[in-house]
Amino acid sequence: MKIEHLISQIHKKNSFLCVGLDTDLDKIPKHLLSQEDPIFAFNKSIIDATHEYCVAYKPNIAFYEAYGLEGWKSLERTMKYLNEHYPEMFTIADAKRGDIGNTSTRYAKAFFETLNFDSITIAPYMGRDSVEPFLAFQDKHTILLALTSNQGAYDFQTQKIEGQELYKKVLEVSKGYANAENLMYVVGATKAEFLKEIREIIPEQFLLVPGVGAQGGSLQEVCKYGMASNVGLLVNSSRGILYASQDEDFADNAALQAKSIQQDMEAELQKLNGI
Ligand SMILES: O=c1ccn([C@@H]2O[C@H](COP(=O)(O)O)[C@@H](O)[C@H]2O)c(=O)[nH]1
Repeated sequence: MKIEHLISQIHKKNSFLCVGLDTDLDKIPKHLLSQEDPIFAFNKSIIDATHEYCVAYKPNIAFYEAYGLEGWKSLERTMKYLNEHYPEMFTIADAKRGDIGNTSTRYAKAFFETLNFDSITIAPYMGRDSVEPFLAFQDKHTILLALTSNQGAYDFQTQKIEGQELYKKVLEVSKGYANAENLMYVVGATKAEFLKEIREIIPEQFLLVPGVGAQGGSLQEVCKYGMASNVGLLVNSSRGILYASQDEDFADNAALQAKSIQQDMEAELQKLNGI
């Protein structure tokens, strides 16, 4: 998907919400467990209920790999369903991959071609030759982990090397990679106060921002410091939407949660547009 298409969807829907599909058989409503593919049945209901309030879906691959071959089939069915019924949706494989170039190319083929995701999250630790194979795919997007939402982010990401924090080095250095226009970055909503300085390095690049909802990050703070003239934000919520109810009314409650976030986003977009 071209970035212009994503931006036009954001303005059309007044939303930059990404719904995280972190589907956990221990948390989905019990009545779905008798279905042939309970993970897909849950995802389909969530997608049908929330699609009007969001512009992206982000399956976290761990939740599918945890169930082996059956989990992978559920992921394939979910992607096929999204591509056939909601082709306008931006899709993110939250896989956090990255390896020597030869191997990264295979990961890129798996997620961009076989599963037809629009984007994938990548750990930057192995450097340029581990990231550029993903960037070589046209109209596909590589989302580098910059400053993550968890507490452990302070172990390495905020430590200084030669006077500069590691996450800033990731931003600066990756700007020089081949096809860097295909880069986006992960910045946790729990680190909103860092976004002002991040925007000085990457003023317009899109950010995937997880950590509102269950992790306690503030949408308003993220927008205050991180919104760019092209919006430049995809804010994710997974558990806060998926498990708003664990009863038969789960999809309706997921829709209510997604709608509530979308309405807050609409108010933020009105500020951007000076309304
Ligand atoms: O820094 C990061 C990077 C990725 N994530 C992922 O996002 C979702 C968040 O789920 P919630 O239930 O809304 O907390 C999940 O898939 C994480 O693995 C992140 O949280 N922080």
